[in-house]
Amino acid sequence: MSKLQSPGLRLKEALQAEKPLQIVGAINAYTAVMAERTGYRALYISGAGVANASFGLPDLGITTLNDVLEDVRRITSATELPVLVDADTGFGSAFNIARTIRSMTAAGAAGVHIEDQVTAKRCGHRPNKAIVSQAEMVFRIKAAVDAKTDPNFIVMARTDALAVEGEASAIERACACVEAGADMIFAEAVLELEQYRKFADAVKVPVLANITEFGKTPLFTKEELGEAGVSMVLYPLSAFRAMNAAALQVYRTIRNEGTQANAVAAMQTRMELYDFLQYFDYEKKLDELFDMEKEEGK
Ligand SMILES: C[C@](O)(C(=O)O)[C@H](CC(=O)O)C(=O)O
Ligand SMILES: [Mg+2]
Repeated sequence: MSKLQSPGLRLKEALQAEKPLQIVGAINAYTAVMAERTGYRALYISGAGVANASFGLPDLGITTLNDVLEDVRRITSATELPVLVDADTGFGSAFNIARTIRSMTAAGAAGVHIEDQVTAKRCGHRPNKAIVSQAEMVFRIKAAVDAKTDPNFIVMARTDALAVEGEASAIERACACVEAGADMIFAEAVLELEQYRKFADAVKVPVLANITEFGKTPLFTKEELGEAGVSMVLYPLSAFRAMNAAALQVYRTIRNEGTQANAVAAMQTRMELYDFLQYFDYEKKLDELFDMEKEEGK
């Protein structure tokens, strides 16, 4: 897969190559490098992740388009993999959504998902979510699709309606979004495998299952999800949650014990870090350039 190809097309190719396609969240450029080297075919930039990790804020629609774009540029610069980006509610009305699509494309994203929550959104797995009307959601999707500058850029419609209005309404919304041009569907906070099957059969476009931890959806396996008709399995914050627990442990150890000695075993070594970053190739290049200078200076 060449980076010269459209990122949207690369995501579509990944979907062909792996069924269901596992998509992992990368909280920053370095974890994107590690995920790529581990063999994943697609990455995710989580809205919660940008808010939590980059700004120390909760996932309540506080971050802006530019906040997310900054992370998208950093991550797409560091990886060859196609990146799906969480665009929350699209960051405004029709013209703002158009700007979101154009800016995300320019930043190298393969696609975005836009959801039907109200602007003052919440995490999809928390209570008291509120959603806009189906007509308003269809309007969001139409605005997004109309703004595509790359026909392969992916507009994924996320519906949070299951928890608010129930299964029939959520499936109806998903179908209306596909009718409006959505390329894929993100069914949020699904409770049973059978519900994924119903979504997949009804929408006839690829369906994503969000297998986030400590949420409403059980930790279904990719085999179970594949059998239920799911095309993409998302692990948005798994590595981030583990990194946070590890960091906290290290901070506590150093504070309590006056040395990090007991925490070193849990750390990635300098050599492992350098290996992922191809540090030695860079160093060799620098040596070559430096030698050239010495030659020229003779
Ligand atoms: C997928 C999600 O939108 C995200 O921002 O990563 C979140 C994940 C989470 O809070 O666990 C969501 O499901 O709303
Ligand atoms: Mg989100």
